[in-house]
Amino acid sequence: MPSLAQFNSMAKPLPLLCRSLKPSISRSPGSHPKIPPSPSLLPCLGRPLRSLSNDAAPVVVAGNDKYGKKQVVSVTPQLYDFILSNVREPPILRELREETAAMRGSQMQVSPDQAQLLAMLVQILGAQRCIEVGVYTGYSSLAIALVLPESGRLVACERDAKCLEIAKKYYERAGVSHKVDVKHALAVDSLKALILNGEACSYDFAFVDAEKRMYNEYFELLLQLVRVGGLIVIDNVLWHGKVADPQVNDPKTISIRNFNKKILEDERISICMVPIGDGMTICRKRAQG
Ligand SMILES: C[S@@+](CC[C@H](N)C(=O)[O-])C[C@H]1O[C@@H](n2cnc3c(N)ncnc32)[C@H](O)[C@@H]1O
Repeated sequence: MPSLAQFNSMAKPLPLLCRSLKPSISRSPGSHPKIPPSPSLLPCLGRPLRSLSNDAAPVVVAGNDKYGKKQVVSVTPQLYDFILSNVREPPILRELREETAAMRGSQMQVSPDQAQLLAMLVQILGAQRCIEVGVYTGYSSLAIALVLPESGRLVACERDAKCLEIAKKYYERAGVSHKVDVKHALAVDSLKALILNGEACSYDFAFVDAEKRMYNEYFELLLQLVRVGGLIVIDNVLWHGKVADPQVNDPKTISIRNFNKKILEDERISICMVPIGDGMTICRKRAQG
């Protein structure tokens, strides 16, 4: 594991950094578990990037004239720690994160800054009706449920019963169980059932964080369920940076790459890709002209 100084010296030849930096972060006890600095967070915009400043400052300039000489911040371990130290994580979410940290698959959980963004979007929308696809132990769903009004409802879709037991325990402890409608089934089946139940165009917000090769199916079903002006947020759109590397062509990477291309061209939505965590794209459903 490189020290911060080593990390930054590695960071100087940025084309090399973009290809060689494997996720690795020093984790002090009690520090946040998810999303080490990823190559995906580095601005690999075409030609070489150059460091603007000294070793401690993670500011680089894109060397591609097409994008102008943009200053882009690369997320070093030090900067990521700073970002997380500026997250207001409710104690109950922290407890859930810490309980989950020892479990298999804990790296799947969204990071505290991602959860905060989801909660912020739900609040900005004034959302009443939400859907989550991929609950795991409930971190992101709890973050959403905590900010929903008392009359709000979150449909939480998950296929794994053991994970759901933990999620339900935390919904109880947080006093939000009455807002969460857990669907223990394959997510596609749960979403189709909502449509058959006449719930199309009735949801304000959806978050997608389950099987990567199913993203297109989830998206098409959710686009039916979300109202005009509602949001669909997709996680892992940068897929550890692999989407930007033409030499990586495993099925999940190809699937996410194709999905990103599809929604970029999809006139039914407005989109915004945000390099937070493993990358999230926020899609807003447009009125059909
Ligand atoms: C990345 S994790 C979700 C993490 C969660 N959003 C959080 O922040 O803690 C993905 C979850 O999706 C679930 N999953 C995968 N495929 C699914 C499917 N077809 N239907 C329902 N759940 C699925 C997995 O069991 C896993 O718990």
